[in-house]
Amino acid sequence: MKGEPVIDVRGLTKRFGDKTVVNHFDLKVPRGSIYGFLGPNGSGKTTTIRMVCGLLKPDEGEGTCLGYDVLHESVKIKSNVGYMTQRFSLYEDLSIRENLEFFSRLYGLDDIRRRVDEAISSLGLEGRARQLAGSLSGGWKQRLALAACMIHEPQLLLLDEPTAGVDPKARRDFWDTIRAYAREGVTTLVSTHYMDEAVQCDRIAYIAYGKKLLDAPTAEIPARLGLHAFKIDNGDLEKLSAALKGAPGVEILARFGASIHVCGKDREKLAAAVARIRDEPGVRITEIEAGLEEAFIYLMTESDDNFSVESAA
Ligand SMILES: Nc1ncnc2c1ncn2[C@@H]1O[C@H](COP(=O)(O)OP(=O)(O)OP(=O)(O)O)[C@@H](O)[C@H]1O
Repeated sequence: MKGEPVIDVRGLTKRFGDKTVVNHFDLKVPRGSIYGFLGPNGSGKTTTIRMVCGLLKPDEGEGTCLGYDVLHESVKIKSNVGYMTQRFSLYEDLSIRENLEFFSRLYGLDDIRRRVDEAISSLGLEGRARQLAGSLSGGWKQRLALAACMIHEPQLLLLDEPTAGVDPKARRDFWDTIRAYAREGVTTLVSTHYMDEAVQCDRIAYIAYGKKLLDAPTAEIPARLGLHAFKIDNGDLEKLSAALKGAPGVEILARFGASIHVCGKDREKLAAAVARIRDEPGVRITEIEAGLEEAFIYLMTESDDNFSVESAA
């Protein structure tokens, strides 16, 4: 098993009625990596994750998760992964300790006292174990939920928008925990809409309308997208933004502190758009290399929500 991908699936396809929501999806996730899964709402991320962890049977495709066959060994997969969704809920009227004990029993574990004590101490919640889960802040609830998903010490974590609605500081704390698990060799596949989470991933797969459009090491994504970028500072940024917005070649326009970045794949058109504002008072224009932030803004804004009424029409 060592050296083999933890997830290795090919051609995964799922249809609901006459709608193909995941279309011949391939994915190889190396052991110990943190793999980001990005895509617009409704693009098929949850459906893919559910097929990988054995909760949903694919209509087509094959492969393994943790070495188990995704078509025939779903029970083994389910009991060996940690799966957490945005909607994963703790029992608010049970204490922190009682919640962890409950999930330990659900997994049929032995040595419950040791596991729960360890989980509480790794969360740093020793003095608060008797506190009701419902009284925790949103960020702490997510961290407790993650600890509950990890109580059976799985080697693979599947996280489906785990920090939706959680503030940036709490997201960072949550990610410190994910990184700590990765150092211990735990593999993570995480779907997200947040850029600050995407940049923490070793690799990113991007899906739209059920099809994988990009799969690359995170650092290589700007180059893979072939984006060009210009930075504009000084001058009246509000007026300059209005002049550049929607101009041919300007595919994204984003404010970065006291400057505007404009990006697009067609350098000539982009340069021509930028040239039109060159004579505005005080303006300074610099061609820059498109970075990860520009790349993620591009990915996250390029397609509408998938399968929305308008995009389906
Ligand atoms: N059980 C189901 N029956 C019918 N359609 C479904 C079912 N589950 C999902 N879908 C549809 O499949 C499409 C993909 O949904 P999915 O939840 O996988 O997307 P997603 O990328 O996870 O979206 P989000 O980012 O909003 O969570 C959507 O159009 C959704 O409405």
